[in-house]
This record gives sequence, C-alpha cells and structure tokens, in this order.
Amino acid sequence: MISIRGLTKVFPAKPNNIMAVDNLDLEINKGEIFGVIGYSGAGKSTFIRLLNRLEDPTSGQITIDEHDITSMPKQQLRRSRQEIGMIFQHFNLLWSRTVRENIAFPLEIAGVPKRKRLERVDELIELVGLSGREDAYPAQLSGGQKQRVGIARALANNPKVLLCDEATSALDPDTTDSILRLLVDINEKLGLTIILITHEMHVIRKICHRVAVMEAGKIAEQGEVLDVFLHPQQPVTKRFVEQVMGDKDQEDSLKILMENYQKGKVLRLHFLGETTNQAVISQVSKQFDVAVNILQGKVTQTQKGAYGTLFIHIDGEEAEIEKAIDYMESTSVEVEVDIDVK
Ligand SMILES: Nc1ncnc2c1ncn2[C@@H]1O[C@H](COP(=O)(O)OP(=O)(O)OP(=O)(O)O)[C@@H](O)[C@H]1O
Repeated sequence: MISIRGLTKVFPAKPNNIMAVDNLDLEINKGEIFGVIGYSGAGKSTFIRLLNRLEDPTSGQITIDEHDITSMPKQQLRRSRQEIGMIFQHFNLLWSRTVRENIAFPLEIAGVPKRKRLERVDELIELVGLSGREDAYPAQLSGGQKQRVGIARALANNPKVLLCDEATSALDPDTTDSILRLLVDINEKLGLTIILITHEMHVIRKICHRVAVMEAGKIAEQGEVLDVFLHPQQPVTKRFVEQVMGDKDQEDSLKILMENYQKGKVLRLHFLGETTNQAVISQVSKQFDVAVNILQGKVTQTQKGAYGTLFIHIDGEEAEIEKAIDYMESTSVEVEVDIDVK
C-alpha cells in the first residue's frame, strides 16, 4: 500500500550537511500497524514528516495507493493529505476550542456541511470514548483524553493512514496502555493502516505487527515484531529488545545464582508461547539423566503471541547434557549455551 524508494532528506548545515534520512526503502501493507523505532536523532520525525509531505524529500519516491505523493502538485497534495491523519506527542489541540470544536476543525476545512459535521463529530466522540466531555476545553482534560481528541480529529476525514509521532511518550504507563488499546481497536474496526514512530520498545511489542529499526537515517533491520524479538541481528536492535526483556536487577541476581554452581552449564532458552517451556523442561528431566534448575525467566506478550526467555542450569555427564541440548533444539525452543560455569 505504501511504497518507499530511495527516500533521502539532507538538511544543509555547516561544516557538514545532515543526512537525516538516507536512501530508505520500505513497503508497508494495507491494514497493518507498522512501527519505526530509533534513538534520538535517528531520523524518525523527519521520515514521518516526509510521509505526509510536511517536509519535501531531497530525492526518492513515496507511493500511497498507487499515487506518487512526491511528485504531486500542491492542489492535489492538499486533497491527498486528507487521506493521511496524524497525531502528535503534545497533542497540538486548539486551546480556545472545545473537544467538539477541535474534532470539527478538519471537517470545516474540508468544507463538510454543518449537519453532516455534527453527526460525524458525535460518531468520533463515541469511537474514542469521550462521551460526556464534548464541551470541555483541552485545559480541562487529562493527557489521555487530550490524545483521544487528537485521534478523533485525525480520523475526522476518514483517512487511509494514521501517522503517530511519539503519540504516547508524554503519557503515564496506564494511560499509554489505554491509548495503545484504542489504536488497536481503530486498526481492527476501520482496517486503518497505522505507522507509528517511537523510541520505546514496549510500544512496538504491544501493538505493532512489523517493525523497522532506524539508525543514522537508515533502516538497520526490519521484520515481524516477534521475529525481531527472537532474533535481533544488529547491535541497535539488541539494545532495544533488552529494553523490554532485560532487567539490571535480574542480571545481577542471575550472576549471584551462577556463582553457586561449580559445574554444569547455564543455558538461555528462547521460546514462543507460554506453555512450551514448561513442557520442554519436564521432558528433559524425565528423558535424560540431568538435573535442571530454573534460574529465572520472563514471558512477554506481543500482538502475535507470547515470547519468553528462560535461564536454566543443567548438570550431569557431558554427553547427557549434550543429548538434552539436542533434544531441546529439536523442539521449537532455541537454546543459547550462555555461560559455562565449570
Ligand atoms: N529542520 C531541520 N534542520 C536541520 N537539521 C534537522 C532538521 N530536522 C532534523 N534535523 C536533523 O536531522 C537528524 C534527524 O532528526 P530527527 O528529528 O528526524 O530524528 P528523530 O529520530 O526523530 O529524533 P528525536 O526523537 O530526538 O526527534 C538530526 O541530526 C537532526 O538534528
């Protein structure tokens, strides 16, 4: 649905120009929630601003539903922009307008007659869960409610694509969750394609189907969220996965636990689904002459199912340990022979 080819944005600067987006190629499918993650300065905001032509690219092409928006004349571009809604980290609401009036604003600009406008606004208020707050001013709303207004306003003209620029970064964890649930709900109900940029891996984990990791204006890595969690390839991706799976306290306690073992092996198992690991561990203890101790584990939920890691200590004859590892590897569990404590 969205096809990006050789997209490049250079900002002139001294002594060196800044290559904010560097020859980027990407395909985004209709109806998917696609996340772009990267650290500050990676080029995410520039990328998203290029998508709705708030910035003009230096070179490259963006095609949305067969329309090349990079070569579109201004008049046509204005119409095309109505097909792309956008929400922002700091909401960008009009402070002197009520909730209803904020949501009606893009409909006024599009020239929708008053009666239709009012009907549409009521529909949107219901959709984003703001019934009863129609006449409040932004200053009277919580952060989560303000973002709901932002979402309703972005959806007013029935866009095909919703761009989210760090949409939950200013919100507390519970409010973040409720806004992410609303985005999933909208994606499922309306079949809307959502592209979000974030520096928080838990946002990607919770709602995205696919993810691209951006670094220095380029896509360092991309894929299905679950695959990227399971097999992060690039150092930058590993750091992001660590944000969700790693825990300094856990690492420290693991080190202490490992010091208790003078022999055997410590393994890290990666598994899909919450029950897989239990079945494998009990089978290993039954079938092989080894002692297995679970050191610690963590399961995390993604849009496409659960993913987990488990640290175990396994002890016994070398050959028996090898057989147990072979068995585990023959199941869907991936085994990393992490540290030999002999
Ligand atoms: N209008 C501009 N003029 C000059 N340089 C810019 C401009 N906008 C962005 N840049 C530069 O382009 C690079 C990418 O910035 P961008 O804001 O796209 O990154 P980001 O990943 O969104 O980071 P953040 O999360 O901090 O906003 C940075 O080096 C930034 O300084």
